[in-house]
Amino acid sequence: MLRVAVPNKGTLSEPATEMLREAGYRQRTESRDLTIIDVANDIEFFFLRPKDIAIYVGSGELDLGITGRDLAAESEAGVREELGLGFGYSTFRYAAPAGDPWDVSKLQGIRVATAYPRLVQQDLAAQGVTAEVIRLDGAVEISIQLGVADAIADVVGSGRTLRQHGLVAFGPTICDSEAVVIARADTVLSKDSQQVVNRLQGVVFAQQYLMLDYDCPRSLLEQATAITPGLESPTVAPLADPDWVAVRAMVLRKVSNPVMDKLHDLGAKAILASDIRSCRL
Ligand SMILES: Nc1ncnc2c1ncn2[C@@H]1O[C@H](COP(=O)(O)OP(=O)(O)OP(=O)(O)O)[C@@H](O)[C@H]1O
Ligand SMILES: O=P(O)(O)OC[C@H]1O[C@H](OP(=O)(O)OP(=O)(O)O)[C@H](O)[C@@H]1O
Ligand SMILES: [Mg+2]
Repeated sequence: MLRVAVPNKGTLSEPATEMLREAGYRQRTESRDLTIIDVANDIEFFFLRPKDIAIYVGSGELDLGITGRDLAAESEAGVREELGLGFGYSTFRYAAPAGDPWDVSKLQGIRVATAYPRLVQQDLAAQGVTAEVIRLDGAVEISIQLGVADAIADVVGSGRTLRQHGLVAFGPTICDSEAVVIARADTVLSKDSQQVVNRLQGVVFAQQYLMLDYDCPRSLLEQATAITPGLESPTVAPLADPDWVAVRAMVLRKVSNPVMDKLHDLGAKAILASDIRSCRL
């Protein structure tokens, strides 16, 4: 039976569970449950702290896990990223009180609080800076105000928490993160593990793409398919009127409106966008 780790709390927990459900896997209904067996798919899911997941997967106890890229890097647990899941986007940044012009060299000799001490030590070393890294578990943004640090390195999502505490981010991004599927670095994925990754990939693609259908004068087909090249190549079907064709192509959801505008301006008609539930490419 395959053993898969899912975040039990925090930002990634709900979307990870939702995505697994969408991929056809049984998930817990009781938030205190730590395991659940999906008999139909022969998988046991373990609901663990997101920070610990890379440790279980890196040690080989569990086959796959969903966690944050930043947490996986911090764990130094010997895991490999199999798939980005398209949620839990964040950056990991240095930040300090607004007003002063900060840069990384100014961290020399001062106190930097963080819940990700290894990432920070590594980054400081790479930048040739020596600072005192203060390890905290969370709510790091308040630590300067409370006098235990002079600067911080923390996860930034919307940036609201930094602003609320009068802090500004500075320096290059230490880590660009999103939720990822991880496996042990030194092993080849089993067929069963690969199937889980493929199913999740299908859901990620389905969330990122729309299916676009439109009718187009045959004379404009080349220009229209240049606007919607699809993944491989668009489907083109004849219509009853020999001067017109029907075109079907996948387009990235985030550009679908400008793409539809361009098709409309070109002379395409009956332009329809529909959701894709899941897919295998
Ligand atoms: N505000 C946010 N926006 C986007 N991603 C976030 C945000 N906060 C945390 N994350 C991401 O979620 C992952 C886990 O962080 P999270 O804060 O959920 O767990 P935790 O700090 O271990 O748990 P908790 O906050 O419950 O103590 C990390 O990869 C992090 O980058
Ligand atoms: O940029 P924002 O959208 O404001 O989000 C960033 C905040 O969210 C996370 O905190 P979380 O809620 O996980 O609490 P924690 O600090 O206790 O982990 C992160 O550690 C930041 O504090
Ligand atoms: Mg947190």
